[in-house]
Amino acid sequence: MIEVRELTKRYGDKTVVDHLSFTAEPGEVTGFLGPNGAGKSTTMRMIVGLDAPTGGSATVGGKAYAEHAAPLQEIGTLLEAKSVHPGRSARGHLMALAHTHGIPRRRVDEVIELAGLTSVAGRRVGAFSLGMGQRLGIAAALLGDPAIVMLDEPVNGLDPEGVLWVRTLLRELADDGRAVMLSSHLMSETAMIADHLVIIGRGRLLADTTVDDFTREAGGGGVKVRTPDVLRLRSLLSGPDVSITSSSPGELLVTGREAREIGTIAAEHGVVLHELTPQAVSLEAAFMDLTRDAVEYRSAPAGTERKAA
Ligand SMILES: Nc1ncnc2c1ncn2[C@@H]1O[C@H](COP(=O)(O)OP(=O)(O)OP(=O)(O)O)[C@@H](O)[C@H]1O
Repeated sequence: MIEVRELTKRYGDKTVVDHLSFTAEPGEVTGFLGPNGAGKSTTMRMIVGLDAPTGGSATVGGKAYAEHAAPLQEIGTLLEAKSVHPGRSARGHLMALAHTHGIPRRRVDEVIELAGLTSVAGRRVGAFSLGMGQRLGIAAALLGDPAIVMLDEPVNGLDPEGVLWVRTLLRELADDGRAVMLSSHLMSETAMIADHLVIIGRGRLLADTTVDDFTREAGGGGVKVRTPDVLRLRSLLSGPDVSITSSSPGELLVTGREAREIGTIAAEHGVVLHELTPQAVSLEAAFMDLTRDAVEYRSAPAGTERKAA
């Protein structure tokens, strides 16, 4: 488990992490979300002792990172600023790490295979694509078979197959009982991976919730339905907690009923559906709503970046 209590970091007179408290529990994937500059990397760096907190504490498995005799076996991390010697092969890099941490050689081959790097394990890391570098970083994080895995933007630079691989891998790691934490600034991507969400803005906690609750509150279960029989479907779906609006002919936005329920009712009454789409996009909108006041950089109308007031 990762436990963060009242964690605070100041650089000069700027507070970048502000009395932040949350936990990342075993058996769960915790999505750590926030806009650019929210303080995610700084928090993660403090968790593994790379930055010293100005106040508060962070523990992994009940102790400060530095107090662990074999930290790589306790927590595996992928942080953005990783230093890999470009002249070394992927296998050479992992071997060196394993050697200095008393990890057996066969574990290196295991993580190479797990990360899908077998065919390029002998290649110089300097020639790796961004995606291959991410896979190598994840392989290194798993080297010590840690109880806790913490990854900063792990899907950055990965192609769709790579994103799916990360998603499946993190799910498996959590299902095995590990505490998994990943940072991202992409709400919809994170919602597909995580169980638990910790959302921050300007270093402060904005929400500590589950993906299910966030989704329910964000979308209210909105489902877009297209049918040639709008009037009939409307009357079949109506009910006390159901709201149905129509933005164009043949199209309804239904809240208060799930897609599965709508599909079943339509089928039972022989109503043809041309589309049945849960409105996942509202997740991103809810995230932007929540973090609006906490965005440090946003596009000005002319497209130039400026500091928000
Ligand atoms: N060493 C430092 N000195 C001064 N300010 C810093 C330092 N490191 C980070 N910051 C500032 O702290 C704030 C938080 O940065 P951090 O990298 O933790 O955010 P983040 O949420 O990880 O952002 P991103 O999604 O862009 O990676 C930023 O305003 C950044 O400029």
